[in-house]
Amino acid sequence: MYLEQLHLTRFRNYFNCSVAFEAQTIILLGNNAQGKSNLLEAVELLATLKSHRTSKDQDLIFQNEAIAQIEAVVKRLYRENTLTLTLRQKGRRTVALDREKLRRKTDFLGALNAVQFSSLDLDLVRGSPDKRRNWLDALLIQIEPIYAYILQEYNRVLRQRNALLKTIRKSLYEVSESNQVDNSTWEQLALWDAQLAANGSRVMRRRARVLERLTPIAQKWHNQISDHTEQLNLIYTANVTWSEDDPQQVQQAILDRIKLRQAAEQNLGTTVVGPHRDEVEFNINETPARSYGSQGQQRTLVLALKLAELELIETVVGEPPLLLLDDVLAELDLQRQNQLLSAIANRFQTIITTTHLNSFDQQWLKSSQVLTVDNGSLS
Ligand SMILES: Nc1ncnc2c1ncn2[C@@H]1O[C@H](COP(=O)(O)OP(=O)(O)OP(=O)(O)O)[C@@H](O)[C@H]1O
Repeated sequence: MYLEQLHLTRFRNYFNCSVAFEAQTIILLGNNAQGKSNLLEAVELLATLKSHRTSKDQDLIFQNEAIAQIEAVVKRLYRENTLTLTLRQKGRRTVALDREKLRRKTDFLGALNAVQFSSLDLDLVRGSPDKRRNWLDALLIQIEPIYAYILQEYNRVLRQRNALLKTIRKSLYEVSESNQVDNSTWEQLALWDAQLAANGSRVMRRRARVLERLTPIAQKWHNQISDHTEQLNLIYTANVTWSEDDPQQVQQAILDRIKLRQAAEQNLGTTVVGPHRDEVEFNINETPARSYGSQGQQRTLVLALKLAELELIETVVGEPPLLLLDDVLAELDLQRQNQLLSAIANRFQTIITTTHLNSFDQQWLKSSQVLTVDNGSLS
C-alpha cells in the first residue's frame, strides 16, 4: 500500500499542512523538535487509532484549538481511500472513510497498515510486561481489526469486576460492624467471573496464535542479522495454561485459576487472573534478553521483531504495510542499518526521520523524496 497524500490540520505543531508523497522512500529531515515524529505519529494514528506517545487526544491538538484533523489518501492494490480522523478537545474522536462517517472504529482499522520502529521500541525488551502486551495487541489489531473490540470488551469487564472486588474487600476487611457480603454480591461476582473467562480466553487465544505465527519469521531474521550465532525464542507466558486452542478449555482454565486465587483477589480488591497479567518472554540462546542481552543484542532483537511484523502483516493483509522509522537508523550500527535497508529494498513504502543525511547511502538518497521539516511546515 502507498500513502499518496497527507493533510494535517491543527495537529500537534502542524497548523495546516498538506504533503504529496512521491517516492517509495521518504526522508523527513530537520532539527530536533520541528515536527518529524509528529508526522509519523499522524500516520500511526490512522493505522492503529493509537499513538505510542500519548493516550490523550488533547495532547495531539494544536495548542488550545478545538479540533484537529488527519486526512490521508491511501492507494491500495485494488482501491484508493480517503481516511479522516477528527480529534476533539471536548468530545469523542470520529473516523470517516471516503468522507463517510463510520459508526464503528473497527471498520476504519485495516484501511492503512503500518509498522513503526523508534528508539522507544528498545523498551520492548527492557521495559515492563505491559510494553510487550501492548506491542502484541497493536500487531493483532492490524491483522485482525475485530481484536480492537475484543480487547475493549475485556477491559470493560475487567474494570467492572475490579470495582466489585473493591466493594467486597471493603465489606470484608474495612466495615467493622458487619464484615458480611450478601448473596447477591457473590452472585454478581460469579457473573463477572464468567464474563472475564469468556472475554479473557478470546484475548489469550489470539495472542498465542499471533506469537506462534510471528516466532519463525522473527527467528529467521534474527538468525540472519546475528550471523547465525544466536537463537531467538519468543515465549508466550500466559497467565493460565492450556493445551489446545479450544475456547472452552481456556475459559475453564481461567475459572479454575480464579477459584485458586479467590482469597488473594478479595484481599487485594483487584483481579489477578487474566490476560492483563500475561507476559511475553524474549530469549536469546535460552537466556532472557531482558536481563542479560547487551545493548547490541537487544537492538538486533527489536530489529528482527519489526521485520517479522512487516512480513506477517504483508502475508495476512496481502499487501506490504508502510514502515515508519523514527530516528532509528542512527541508533543502528552500519551492519544492522544495511540489513534493514536491504530487507526493505523497494518492498515497503518507508518514511524515515533524521537530523542529517550523511549516514545514508548515496544511491538510496537519489531515489528518495527528501522533505525538510521546519517548525510544523514541510518543504
Ligand atoms: N499539541 C501541540 N501543539 C503545538 N505544538 C506541539 C504540540 N505537541 C507537540 N508540539 C511541538 O512539536 C514539537 C515536537 O515535534 P516532534 O516530536 O515531531 O520532534 P522531531 O522533529 O521529531 O524532533 P526530535 O528529533 O527531537 O524527535 C515541539 O516543538 C513541541 O512543542
